[in-house]
Amino acid sequence: MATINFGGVEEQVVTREEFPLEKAREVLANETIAVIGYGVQGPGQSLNMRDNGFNVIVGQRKGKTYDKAVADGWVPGETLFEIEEALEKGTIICFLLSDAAQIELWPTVKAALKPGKSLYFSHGFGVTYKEKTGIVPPADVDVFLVAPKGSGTSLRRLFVEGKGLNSSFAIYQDASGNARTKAIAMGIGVGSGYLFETDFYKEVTSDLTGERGTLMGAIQGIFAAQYEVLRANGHSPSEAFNETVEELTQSLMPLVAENGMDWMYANCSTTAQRGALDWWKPFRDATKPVFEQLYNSVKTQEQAEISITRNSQPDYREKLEVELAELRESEMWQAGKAVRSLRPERS
Ligand SMILES: NC(=O)C1=CN([C@@H]2O[C@H](COP(=O)(O)OP(=O)(O)OC[C@H]3O[C@@H](n4cnc5c(N)ncnc54)[C@H](O)[C@@H]3O)[C@@H](O)[C@H]2O)C=CC1
Ligand SMILES: CC(=O)[C@](C)(O)C(=O)O
Ligand SMILES: [Mg+2]
Ligand SMILES: [Mg+2]
Repeated sequence: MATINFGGVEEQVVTREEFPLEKAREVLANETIAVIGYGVQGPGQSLNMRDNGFNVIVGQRKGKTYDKAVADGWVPGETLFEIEEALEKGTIICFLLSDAAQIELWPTVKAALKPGKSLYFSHGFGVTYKEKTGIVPPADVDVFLVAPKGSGTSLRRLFVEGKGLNSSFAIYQDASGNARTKAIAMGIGVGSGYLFETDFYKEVTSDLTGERGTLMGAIQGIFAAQYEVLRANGHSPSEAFNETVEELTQSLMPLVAENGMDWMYANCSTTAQRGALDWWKPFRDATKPVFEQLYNSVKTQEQAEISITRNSQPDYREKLEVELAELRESEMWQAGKAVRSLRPERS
């Protein structure tokens, strides 16, 4: 573990320098890693591990995603199986179905968890909300998680570019005495940048907050609010979209990613800096009560309940698609589509 000072707080993290890929390969040399589910995290993690030289198989029910796995080079009967068969062959079971689907498949997974096997998650959800999910692992298996802090799509793209996403890891149950080393080796194997340690409860609580908050929910809400105000005051869609989204994603966020908020500010006009410095606190104060409400709703398990009930309905995919289409077809994102088509690199 390396001790790193995060803004005045010292934390222990695992880096690729101290836990190199060769070490991860050694730790997992005798394991068959079965990735169950080939949705978003499944492809990212399994392909990265395969390219990193691990012994990986995929378990996926037949259908469109199974065909995608074949197209990605997984070979039926050799490295690609029906879920039950992959569960049988795997020694580390990566449970990468959607959190709601994990409930339905749990009895099958549990039956395959022979003593000595490991159960791997990428979210603390199933185990933390065990009263709702029924996911209670047998005592004689290791249970741990590695949660990449980003989409499986980015996990794969960054890996291909020689970069990586950071991940958290956590141990829920250490039956073998070696769970921690295995978890870290998996974290390195899936292509993480650095790994920070957490527990299942903290992982799911922060993750549900983040995705409902600044990462996905709040950001769309703030975009929509500003766009609507600009449009109501006679600005064109082109102007409103550029001043709300395009400039942020194309110009300013890359600067924040590179060197922090003050660096982005420093690369803007003094006029902009004056305004931004005056306005960020009112925005913080206006939204903080909503974030507190959100955190509380996660803590009371209301968010877990909603997620399970809504995503367990047989027609949940169709219903999600209707809501996604509503976003896609809104004027703001239709304007965005036109703006994207005009990016110079695309013409
Ligand atoms: N999407 C992401 O990038 C991230 C996901 N995670 C976590 O990783 C885990 C996997 O999430 P995703 O990749 O988003 O999952 P997903 O929603 O893409 O679904 C994964 C797979 O589940 C299969 N599936 C769905 N219902 C099924 C059922 N009843 N029986 C059998 N298979 C079924 C689908 O065919 C699909 O291959 C979750 O715990 C999630 O919270 C963590 C970090 C980011
Ligand atoms: C991509 C990610 O880490 C999220 C937003 O938490 C998720 O997809 O659940
Ligand atoms: Mg999440
Ligand atoms: Mg997340």
